[in-house]
Amino acid sequence: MIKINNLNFSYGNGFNLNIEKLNIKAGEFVSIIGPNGSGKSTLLKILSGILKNFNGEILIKNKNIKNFNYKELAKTISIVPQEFNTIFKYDVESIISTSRVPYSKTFSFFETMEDKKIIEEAMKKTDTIKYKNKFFSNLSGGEKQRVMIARALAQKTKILFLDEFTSHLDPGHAQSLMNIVKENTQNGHTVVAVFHDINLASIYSKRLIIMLKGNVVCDGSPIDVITQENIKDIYNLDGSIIKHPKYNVPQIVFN
Ligand SMILES: Nc1ncnc2c1ncn2[C@@H]1O[C@H](COP(=O)(O)OP(=O)(O)OP(=O)(O)O)[C@@H](O)[C@H]1O
Repeated sequence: MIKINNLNFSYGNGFNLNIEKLNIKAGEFVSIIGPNGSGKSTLLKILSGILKNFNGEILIKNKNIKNFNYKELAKTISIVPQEFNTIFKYDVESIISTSRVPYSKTFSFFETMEDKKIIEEAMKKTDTIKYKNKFFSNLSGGEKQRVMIARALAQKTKILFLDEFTSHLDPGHAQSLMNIVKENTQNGHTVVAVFHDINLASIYSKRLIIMLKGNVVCDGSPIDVITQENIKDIYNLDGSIIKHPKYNVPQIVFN
């Protein structure tokens, strides 16, 4: 579904991202973890077509990302970015409805009955329907995050990129949205999610990637990746690793 070959990117300020080879299959739920500034968001921005000035090759469904037009890319990939605070001065429903623009057959956008149904379903799933007439800018951080997730879900893409999408969510909403995202992968959707919550990543993803200084330094199952050595060396974290009582996957507790 996603193939990276010899990827190299630089902002021109000393930070370099280098990934020789990385393949992500359809239906995978891959979590990317790593310390601040290691290049996780940069990678998602490159993979979603936001940052275009890179060397190397990115294939999405075997087609070079540089050969996608705007509509085609927007029908293939959706992203929940890490920051979205100042972007929108509209009501929630209007913001979510922008996700349907790529599907519009006319030059101006008129919602079809199907669009309306998809938007409503996304609002119900994310528990945002109660805010539909509120201004986005007047919502709390977690409420905004749920609206952005609704917008990505309503975009109905086969690939979903999530950048710390649970960071503002209360535990109940975090769990229910993780379950929704996981459900999507069972329908063949591909999810690549950046997390600082390693425990959540360990429960929900069969594959974890650690980034450090612009490189992929670990790629494997939670049990292979979340090791005592890695948490000390990569995060400089004084923690212990215990087993999740239900799923048997590693979980980190602070010492
Ligand atoms: N627009 C930009 N212009 C210049 N440098 C940038 C820009 N965005 C990010 N950087 C730098 O690139 C590096 C990687 O940033 P990135 O946001 O990808 O890291 P991250 O792993 O997602 O970090 P975090 O966990 O803190 O969100 C950092 O050193 C950052 O300062």
